[in-house]
Formats: sequence, structure tokens, C-alpha cells
Amino acid sequence: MSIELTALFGGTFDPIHYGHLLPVIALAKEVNLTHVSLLPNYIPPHKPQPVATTEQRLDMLRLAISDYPLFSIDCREITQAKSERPSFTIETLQSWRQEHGNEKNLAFIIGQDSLLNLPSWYNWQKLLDYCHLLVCQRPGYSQQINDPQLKQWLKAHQTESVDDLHQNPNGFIYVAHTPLKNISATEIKQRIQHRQDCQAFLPPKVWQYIQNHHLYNA
Ligand SMILES: Nc1ncnc2c1ncn2[C@@H]1O[C@H](COP(=O)(O)OP(=O)(O)OP(=O)(O)O)[C@@H](O)[C@H]1O
Ligand SMILES: O=C(O)c1ccc[n+]([C@@H]2O[C@H](COP(=O)([O-])O)[C@@H](O)[C@H]2O)c1
Repeated sequence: MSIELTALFGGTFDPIHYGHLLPVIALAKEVNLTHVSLLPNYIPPHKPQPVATTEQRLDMLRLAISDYPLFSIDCREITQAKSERPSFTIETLQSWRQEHGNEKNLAFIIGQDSLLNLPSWYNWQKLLDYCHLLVCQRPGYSQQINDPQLKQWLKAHQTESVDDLHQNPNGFIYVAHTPLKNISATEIKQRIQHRQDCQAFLPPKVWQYIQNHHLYNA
């Protein structure tokens, strides 16, 4: 029996860009996702505080998805933020399971750079107790895994079967064949500071918002 697979795509989204949107749209086709919830964090666990305010990042998400019905926004990391504690994914997944139960199929989407960094995440080996992981390719990040623990973990849980994702609530890692988009939020911010055009990297409404609000010194 195949039941619906819910997907969360966590990020700092400072700002959201086509490197987030286009690979995930392709991923949705590849693994048959009807819906993806963007999950903006409040305090990124492994990054400096975002430059844009939480409200500005949310505004940009709303504008970005206005032309893409695949996406919605899940604000739980913002609304459930406990003072200055980072948004740890495992805690978010626990909160999602408390709300939706253990039977529903849940996937968490990450890029290849996040996969390579996973051993530094809080309680990372427990993530698959709550969700599947769907990994999008990202240029500049090796597909070869060198960390022995991560390598072993991948070997134990990786699947190439889309059915595994739809027939189980959690527990599998699927590395997708998504298109490579050489775009990062860091590069966009640097380009803006150097007064370089960024139109090709962002939805037009997001680019307009950045300019109207002089964000990132635009
Ligand atoms: N170009 C891209 N291709 C594939 N995945 C991406 C890409 N950009 C971001 N991601 C993934 O999206 C998620 C959220 O990324 P994030 O919001 O931190 O953007 P970023 O561009 O990576 O930011 P920064 O430049 O600050 O690292 C992460 O899992 C990341 O791996
Ligand atoms: O739980 C953790 O320890 C953890 C460490 C680093 C990143 N994350 C989450 O991974 C997602 C992508 O992170 P980032 O830093 O690339 O925006 C986002 O939802 C983060 O909250 C989570």
C-alpha cells in the first residue's frame, strides 16, 4: 500500500533562491511528492544569525512560492522557538510526530553539503527514527563520503527505491538525481554587496523585495 509522503525542506533561506527551489521541484517529480513544506529555522544551528530578520525571510518565502503551488511554509521552528536555542532538526521532527503520529510517511530534504555535514548535527543518528532523508545534488560537494561513521550509516539505510519512501513512515535515505544549480545564499549576498546583478539566481518577486528593502545593502 502506498500512502502520501509529506516532505519538509529546512533552511535558513537568507534569502531563498533557485538553488533551493529548482532541485526540489525536480525531486518532487522524481519521488512523487505532491507537496513540500519549506521550514525556515529561527536560529540556524551551524551558521551565524541571518542578515535578514525572521519576518523578512518569511516575506521572501511567501513571495517565492506564490508562483509554485508545490510549496507551502511550515513556521513551527519560528513559532515554537524557545529563547535563543538553535533550531535542532531532531526536535522539530519530534514535534511534527507529536502532532501527526508515527504512522504518516515523512521526509526531510537536504542538499549534498548538509549530508556531508550530518555527523555534526545534534543527535544525527536518530534522525531516521522520525523521517526519511531525501538528498539533492549540489555542485562543489563530493558525492564520495569519507567520514567512516556516515559511510556506514548510509550503507545501512540508503535505498534507490521510491516505493520504500512511500511504504514506510521513516528510515530510508534517498540520494536523488536532481539538476545541479550553482547558487548559494552567501554568493548572492556577496554579489549584492558588489552591486552585481542577481536576477538569474532568485524569483523576480524576491529580487524586487531585496531591492525595495535595501536588504544585504542592495
Ligand atoms: N544550490 C543548491 N543545490 C542544492 N541544495 C541546496 C542549494 N542551496 C542550498 N541547498 C540546500 O538547501 C538547504 C537550506 O540551505 P540554506 O538556506 O542554508 O542556503 P545556502 O545557499 O546553503 O546558504 P549559505 O550560502 O549561507 O550556506 C540545505 O540543506 C542546503 O544543502
Ligand atoms: O539539528 C542540527 O543540529 C542541525 C544542524 C545544521 C543544520 N540543521 C538544519 O538543516 C537545515 C539546513 O541548514 P542550513 O544551515 O543549510 O540552512 C535547516 O533546517 C537547519 O535548521 C540542523
